[in-house]
Amino acid sequence: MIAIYGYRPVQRWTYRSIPGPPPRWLTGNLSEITRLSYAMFYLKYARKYGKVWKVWFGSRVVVLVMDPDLGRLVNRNPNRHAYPHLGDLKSAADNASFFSSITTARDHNLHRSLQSAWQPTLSSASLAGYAPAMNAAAERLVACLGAVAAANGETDMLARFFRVAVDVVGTAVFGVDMHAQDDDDGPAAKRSTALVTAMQTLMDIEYGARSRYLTAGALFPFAFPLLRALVNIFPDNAIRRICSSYVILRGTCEEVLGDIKAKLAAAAPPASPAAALAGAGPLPKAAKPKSSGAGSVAMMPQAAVPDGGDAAQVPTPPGGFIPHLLSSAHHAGVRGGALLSDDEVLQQAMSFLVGTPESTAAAMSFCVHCLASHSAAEAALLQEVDAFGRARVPSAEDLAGLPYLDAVWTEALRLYGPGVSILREAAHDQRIGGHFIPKGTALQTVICAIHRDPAIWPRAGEFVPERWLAGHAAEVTDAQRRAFNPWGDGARACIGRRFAAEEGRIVLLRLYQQFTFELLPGQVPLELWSPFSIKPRHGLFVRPRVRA
Ligand code: HEM
Repeated sequence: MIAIYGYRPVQRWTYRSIPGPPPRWLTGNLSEITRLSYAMFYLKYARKYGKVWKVWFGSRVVVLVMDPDLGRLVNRNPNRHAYPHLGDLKSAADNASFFSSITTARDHNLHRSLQSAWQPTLSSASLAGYAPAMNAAAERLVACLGAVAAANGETDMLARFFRVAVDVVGTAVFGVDMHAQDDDDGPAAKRSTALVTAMQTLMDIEYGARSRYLTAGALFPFAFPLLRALVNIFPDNAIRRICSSYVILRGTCEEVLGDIKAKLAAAAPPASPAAALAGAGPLPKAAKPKSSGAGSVAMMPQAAVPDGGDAAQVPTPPGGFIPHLLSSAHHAGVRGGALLSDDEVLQQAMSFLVGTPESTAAAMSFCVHCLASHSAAEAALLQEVDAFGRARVPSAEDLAGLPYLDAVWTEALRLYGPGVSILREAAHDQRIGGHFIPKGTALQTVICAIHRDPAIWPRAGEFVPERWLAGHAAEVTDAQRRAFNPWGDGARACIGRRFAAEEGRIVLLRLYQQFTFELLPGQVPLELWSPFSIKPRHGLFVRPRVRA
């Protein structure tokens, strides 16, 4: 039985028309995926098996789509496919709260309800208010780099950007100073270092599947109840580290939530919790979220996808995310339209804190890498920065007047977009690229392969920011624009895209007002790695040079 199970004859038969790298007995393609990291594995075979091919994550088949048009069919499925995850291995009670976060919610209606709760915080009106916090975090970075440059030292920009992004989430979103960039030995700095390490551990180990339990879960999904019991009795090192990191992350968010609730309780009867906390004037009454309607598990049209959330135009003041969530209600069909529970609010806060700095930091690092290795692009950017003003502090609106900076950001996202793929679960039986895909199949539109496909992009592997400049000879075509999808697509597309773009561009602008960067030996070509999102494998090591 074990021998037959390892060959998975039923699944092989079901997906027989779809090509792919030959699977090994029992482990499928898992060992090669783990060795290369999954984005690198996809890129290795991207053009060998055509537009639709399959891989075996242990006993699970995942169908990969390498074509933007076919990808749109995949992305219309409303739910994200979930791999075996720490959340799966935890007790039923913990599971319930783990899957209450916007990123992990499996129920379509719950997800839409949470999406509505997040949207105001990421609307244009709210984003404009975050620029001062982003500038402040950038100024701390400039000060740190000034000290490094004065000593002719070198530094890891990936690690620095990660800390910038943590500080931005702290001040812009939670309204607290995370002290992530403090480089003294004080208690605040120690706590922030513990938090940063915990966040990185969670992203690296959990998704890198270095725990034997997670690997076993991928090979024997039916054994989850047994694994769940074993994991608590005989945790391996990876599980121990994941759990202690989770405790630190949760503890930080619980503390923030507790402080905010105490301040709200102490405030005089507020016009709205967010306004009371931020000391702002009364906010307009929150827009009542639209009901998703009972039983609307059907596929969601792409038009309904938020692009960062302007559906509800009520601005959240800086630091107002949690107070806003505390006063947000679910859609009528979800949990009886009740207010979000404290635990749901906590899960959203944890999601924001753990999920967003990694990809934003990676995107900023890739921009620095591309500029440092392309002197013409760097010179063009410096010219734009100088015309803007070397000492001028940018607002969110100013960014619209910096097209080359935007082109650098966008082209770096094309070449090195941290989001590897768009994960979906087939909501019903369907055909993709002529292949039959049964309901429940894990599907992925592989963004990194589409973004580097020479059939779509001229000079696909080169960094050419000019292709994003309006009117330039190299300007992208409509088809190329449609193939560009670093934020995902469909109902579960990235809700923080504009937040990330604002932060990334403000920080880069502030850096290039003061510095250029020299890559240390070994940084070209950059080794990529994707335990979760794509990032430089060993960091990005540079020597900052103060501009004359
Ligand atoms: C450069 C930085 C970022 C990149 C490349 C990125 C990319 C992505 C991608 C590819 C997805 C999956 C989309 C899909 O399945 O269709 C995603 C989801 C998500 N992103 Fe981002 N993201 C970035 C930064 C951020 C930031 C700063 C935030 C927070 C404000 C954020 C919040 C989210 C959330 C909440 C989801 C899950 C959405 C859902 O399931 O409905 N992201 N992101």
